[in-house]
Amino acid sequence: MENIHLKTITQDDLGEVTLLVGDPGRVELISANWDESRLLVENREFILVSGKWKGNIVSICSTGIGVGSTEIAIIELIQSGAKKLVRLGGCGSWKGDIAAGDLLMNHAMVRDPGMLSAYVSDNYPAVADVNLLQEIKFSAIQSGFSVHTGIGMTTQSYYLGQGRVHDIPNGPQPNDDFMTYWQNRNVINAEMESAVLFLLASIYDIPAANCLVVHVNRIDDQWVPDEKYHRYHEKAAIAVLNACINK
Ligand SMILES: O=P(O)(O)O[C@H]1O[C@H](CO)[C@@H](O)[C@H]1O
Ligand SMILES: O=c1cc[nH]c(=O)[nH]1
Repeated sequence: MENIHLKTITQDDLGEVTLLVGDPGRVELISANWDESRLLVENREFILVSGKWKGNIVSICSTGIGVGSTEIAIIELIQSGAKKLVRLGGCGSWKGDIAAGDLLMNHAMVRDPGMLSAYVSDNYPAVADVNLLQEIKFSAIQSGFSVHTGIGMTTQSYYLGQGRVHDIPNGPQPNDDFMTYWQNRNVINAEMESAVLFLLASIYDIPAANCLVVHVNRIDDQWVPDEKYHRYHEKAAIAVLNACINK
């Protein structure tokens, strides 16, 4: 089937694993460390590069932020032959002892009601491939990261939907109990794409996982400085690729 957004990929272009990043700028940051790289698509928020890592063909594609653009990227990548997908993204930690700069992997995501209900009803779980998760976790620990696992939350809204205040005059403000409710049920982080990946990959029956750099700890509002944040993404990408090609 011809792609509407990732127009210029062919069935032979994608490697053993395709990394998914929200930020288009992260594609160049990460693929610059590969032995070879080739730009395949540059359209709107979607930048797709394939190249070689330790002799193996691997790929990386940006999804943009949120459900809509991520659904497009994932559907078009899978119909172009993507075999394995790992979201290498950022998230906010909702737990005091998961620090900014740590790595976090989710085996399951809470999601907003109705998210992707065009594909499947809300009682279908948004879950990672457990074997892939374990392999990446092992590789990331070996590379020196503190790695946490647990249930996360994928939201459709960054501000109110993640319990942040905004300045809409007389607008709805976050309910103080929102984060507490989920923290009390051991939800450890929030971001905006992983559930889309987990749902679609499960429906297509291809392995998928996430590997998230904690950008901010929401308890103490500690952010990773930009330069360090980029270095952590580069290092996390290497750990993910090593896990995915050592098979
Ligand atoms: O850094 P990325 O991968 O985009 O991930 C996180 O950052 C964005 C919000 O700033 C959302 O996309 C969220 O999921
Ligand atoms: O708190 C955060 C940080 C990064 N990305 C999110 O979606 N939320």
